[in-house]
Amino acid sequence: MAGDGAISKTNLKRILLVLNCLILCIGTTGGPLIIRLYYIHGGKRVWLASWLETAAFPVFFIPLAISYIRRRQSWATTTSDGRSGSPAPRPFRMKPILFIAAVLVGILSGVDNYLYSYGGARLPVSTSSLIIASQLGFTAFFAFLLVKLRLTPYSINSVVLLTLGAAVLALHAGGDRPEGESNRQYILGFVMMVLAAALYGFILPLVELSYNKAKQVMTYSLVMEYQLVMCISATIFCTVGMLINKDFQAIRREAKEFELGEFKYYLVLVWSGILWQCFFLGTIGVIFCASSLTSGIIVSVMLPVTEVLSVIFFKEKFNAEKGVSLFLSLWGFTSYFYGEIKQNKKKNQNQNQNHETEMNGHIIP
Ligand SMILES: Nc1ncnc2[nH]cnc12
Repeated sequence: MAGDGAISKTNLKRILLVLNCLILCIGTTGGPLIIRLYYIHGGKRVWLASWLETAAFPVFFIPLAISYIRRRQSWATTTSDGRSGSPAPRPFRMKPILFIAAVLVGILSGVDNYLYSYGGARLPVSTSSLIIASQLGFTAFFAFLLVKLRLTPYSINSVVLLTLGAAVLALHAGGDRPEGESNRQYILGFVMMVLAAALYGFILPLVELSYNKAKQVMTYSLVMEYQLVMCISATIFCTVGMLINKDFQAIRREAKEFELGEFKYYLVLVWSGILWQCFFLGTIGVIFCASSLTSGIIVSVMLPVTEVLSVIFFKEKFNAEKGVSLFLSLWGFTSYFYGEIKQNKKKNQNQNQNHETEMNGHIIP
């Protein structure tokens, strides 16, 4: 019976992992495509697009409520057995220090969402996705500074390749400039997208740093709480931007003028909120069930998919520079992940060896 329980627990974790992978795949390709759809057909509100990235945060209340109910049930069972005299579990367990960290990271995310949405308004999706590919390089760099990530020849190689990939695009900037857009607007969009990749590359290790300094055991539900607070503060930040820019008043007018019709305008807004939430929910889900490496792999693997879909749906040009940039990015990813896998293997081997030495020490005194 115990064995059955163990099997079903492993299966449950596998099912959860597959589910989160699917959610992440949908979010990482769907998010950039739907927001481009908004811009192409007459949407102009950058603050609104930024707001939509995190505005569907109430989604997080569903897994949090399930987790709370389960904790309460388990507490009620142990209490009625007389096995535990612990106080009833609280719906939110975050300590103040972690809460403050989540608020600060949320504000930075709000800034990042604005940079990303600004770039997305000016650039074709195929170009912006390739620029965002450089994010992995920035993450490695900032993780080295903030959480003392060890840089290996593989990760350094990948940083160089990913930077080169973005540089190839920059050299020929404007080659795929959308009709009616000035060169200045295009370049500004390009710079904003690079800044978004850099800032997001800074935010990820910052989140890891706050987990490390939390003085709390990070469980899945605690990570969800962190994400919830982060998304709420990013949404508040973007709401202020929308209020100052009078975006709320503009929504009805924009809906009336939207090329695909009013109903589809609101449909695009609702779906972008859902798809971006899939991106965030999938990312943390995969990190919890597997690792941040796996979540990075999925995002990278989906890059060519986004490229193909943007060429099919939006008839974007796929020129030689994009081909070279995509090749360099994929090479960079492969180098990075190969290095990571090799390092993890070595770590596991060392751990096993240490374990065996300890065991032998006990058996043969
Ligand atoms: N705001 C954002 N949303 C999605 N992906 C990103 N990459 C960098 N910034 C991003």
